[in-house]
This record gives sequence, C-alpha cells and structure tokens, in this order.
Amino acid sequence: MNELQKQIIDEMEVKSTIDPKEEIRRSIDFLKTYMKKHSFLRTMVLGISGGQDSTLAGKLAQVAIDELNEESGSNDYQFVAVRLPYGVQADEDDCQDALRFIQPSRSVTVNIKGATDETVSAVEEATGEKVSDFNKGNIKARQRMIAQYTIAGALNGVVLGTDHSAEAVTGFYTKYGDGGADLVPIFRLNKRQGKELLKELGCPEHLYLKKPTADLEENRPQLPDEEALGVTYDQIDDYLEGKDVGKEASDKIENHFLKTKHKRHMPITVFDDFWK
Ligand SMILES: NC(=O)c1ccc[n+]([C@@H]2O[C@H](COP(=O)([O-])OP(=O)(O)OC[C@H]3O[C@@H](n4cnc5c(N)ncnc54)[C@H](O)[C@@H]3O)[C@@H](O)[C@H]2O)c1
Ligand SMILES: Nc1ncnc2c1ncn2[C@@H]1O[C@H](COP(=O)(O)O)[C@@H](O)[C@H]1O
Ligand SMILES: O=P(O)(O)OP(=O)(O)O
Ligand SMILES: [Mg+2]
Repeated sequence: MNELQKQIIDEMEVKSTIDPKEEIRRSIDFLKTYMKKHSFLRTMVLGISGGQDSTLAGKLAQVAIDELNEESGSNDYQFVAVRLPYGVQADEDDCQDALRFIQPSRSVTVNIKGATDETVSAVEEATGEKVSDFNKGNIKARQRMIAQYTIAGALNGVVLGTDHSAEAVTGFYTKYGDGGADLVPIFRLNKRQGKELLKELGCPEHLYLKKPTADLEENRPQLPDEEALGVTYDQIDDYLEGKDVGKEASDKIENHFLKTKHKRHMPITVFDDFWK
C-alpha cells in the first residue's frame, strides 16, 4: 500500500471489517448523545431519495428518535423525512418503500422544481449566459439543502447528511448542496458496509441493491455514480479496506481525492495550507 492510500484510509476512518450491529449502535448513540447535549434540539431532518444512503441514515435517525422519546417518557422528539422531488421522480416507488421501512415520525414533500427553475431563469437573465444542465443539477442539490434547513430552522432541528467514506473520498457531492449538513452519521463506512447495516436492519433488499445515482442531470437521467466517476464502488470499497485495486483504479480514486480536497474543508483562509 502506498503512503497516499494509507493517508486516505486514515482520513476516511474506514475499518477493513466491521460488526454491523456495533456500527448501527455507534451511529444511533452518536445522534442521541448529540441531541441530549444540545437540549434545545428536538428534530432531525433528512431528504429521502429512494437510494441506499438516505434509507440507512433515515432508519438510524428514526431509531434514535424512538429511543430518545422512550427514555424521556415524552413524544418531544421527531424525525422529519423530506421528499424533495424535482417535479415527478422516476423512482418514486422506491421512495415510498424507503418511507415504509423507516416509519418516520413525520414525512413532508417539498417540490424543488419551482425554486430551481426560478434560479436558473434569474441567473440567465442577469448574466445573459445559459446555465448548463450539469450546473442546474447542482442547483437542485442546493435547493434540497435550503428546504431541509428551512424545516430544521422552524422545528429546533438539525439537518442530517448522508456522506459516507466511499463518497467523501471522491468528493462526489455538491459543495453546500447535499454536502451541507450538521450531523453525518454514516461517515466512516464504505458503500458495502452501508449495505451490511441495512441488511441487519431488515431493509427490503431492492433499496440497497439498486444502482447508486445522484439523478441530477436531465440529459443523463439516473446516471449511475459509477459511470460518472469512472470507477466502481467495489473498487473504491476495496481501496478503502487497504486492498490492491490496480494502478488504473487507484490513480482515478486518488485523482478524485486530490481534486476535491477543498470540499472537505471549511472555506479557505490565509491560515490554511492544505492546498499548497
Ligand atoms: N451521487 C452523489 O452523491 C452526488 C450528489 C450531488 C452531486 N454529485 C456529483 O458531484 C459533482 C458536483 O459537481 P462539482 O464538483 O463540479 O460541483 P460543486 O459545486 O460541488 O463544486 C464546484 C465548486 O467548487 C468550488 N471549487 C472548485 N474547485 C475549487 C478549488 N480548488 N478550491 C476551492 N473551491 C473550488 C467552485 O465554487 C466550484 O463552482 C458532480 O459530478 C455531480 O454529479 C454527486
Ligand atoms: N429526490 C430527492 N429527494 C429527497 N432527498 C434527496 C433527493 N435526491 C437527493 N437527496 C438527498 O441528497 C442525498 C445525496 O444524494 P445522492 O444520491 O448521494 O446524490 C441523499 O442521501 C438525500 O438525503
Ligand atoms: O444518497 P442516496 O440515498 O440517494 O443513495 P445513493 O447514493 O446510493 O443514490
Ligand atoms: Mg441517490
């Protein structure tokens, strides 16, 4: 293993093998402890997309909320699952299956189409330049962030993020979009470890066997992450478990990692030198 792979595994906090029960408990306890320590907090908010990561983070959040309510002998805590379609979502059935599995305290739907289209038109009018389909995809992710923070702001809440280590390592998220969150309960897990947790939690398998997609682009609907990244999650997972994935794959992963360093830091100041 080269020095960079060692450094990346350290930074991504990935273990080569896990006990799924232990990791489920670790995430739930983390969420509960944080809520109790900040006693004004009552609500966790998370967008549910019908994909693996939000199904997992959502279920962990709901179990944490149920335990908080039971332990405090109250019904003060809630998890708000937020459906955030852009218009009508192609895999809406999976979203509904995810909600049935999670059984959230509350679920709401905010259609982000109006706000997204309005931003595109206003910017195009102001600059005279066309907003690309790719750039519009990132606006969708940021509108989802805005909706979740608005709900959290109204309900003494925190916004959960679904960034895990197989996504963090490539920076495959929108900066201040889905990358904008308060607590990130599944960071330290790679993609296959996330599946192990969902299996242990009794999740319907089609929700974690489906192809991961950000589904942000209209010209390439449901584009698989693996196609966009040029590397498979199996290769990323193996890399994060310290295995030899061959030069082509490790070069791609390391290149993504180095190019997206800025996303894993707070805004850069004159005191930062990580980028030099
Ligand atoms: N599956 C997922 O989880 C998911 C979700 C959303 C987006 N995505 C993917 O993530 C990617 C997001 O696109 P992106 O990364 O081009 O957009 P981004 O908005 O996340 O990041 C680009 C922005 O970062 C800033 N930036 C770029 N380089 C910088 C540097 N060296 N230092 C400081 N700031 C810098 C600039 O403001 C730039 O506009 C896309 O590939 C998208 O499909 C994946
Ligand atoms: N369509 C969506 N509805 C609700 N929440 C969504 C939707 N798409 C994405 N999200 C949220 O963003 C993260 C990241 O999604 P990626 O597939 O990794 O891009 C997802 O976990 C949801 O919380
Ligand atoms: O973040 P999600 O829930 O959309 O999962 P995936 O990244 O697998 O699409
Ligand atoms: Mg997704």
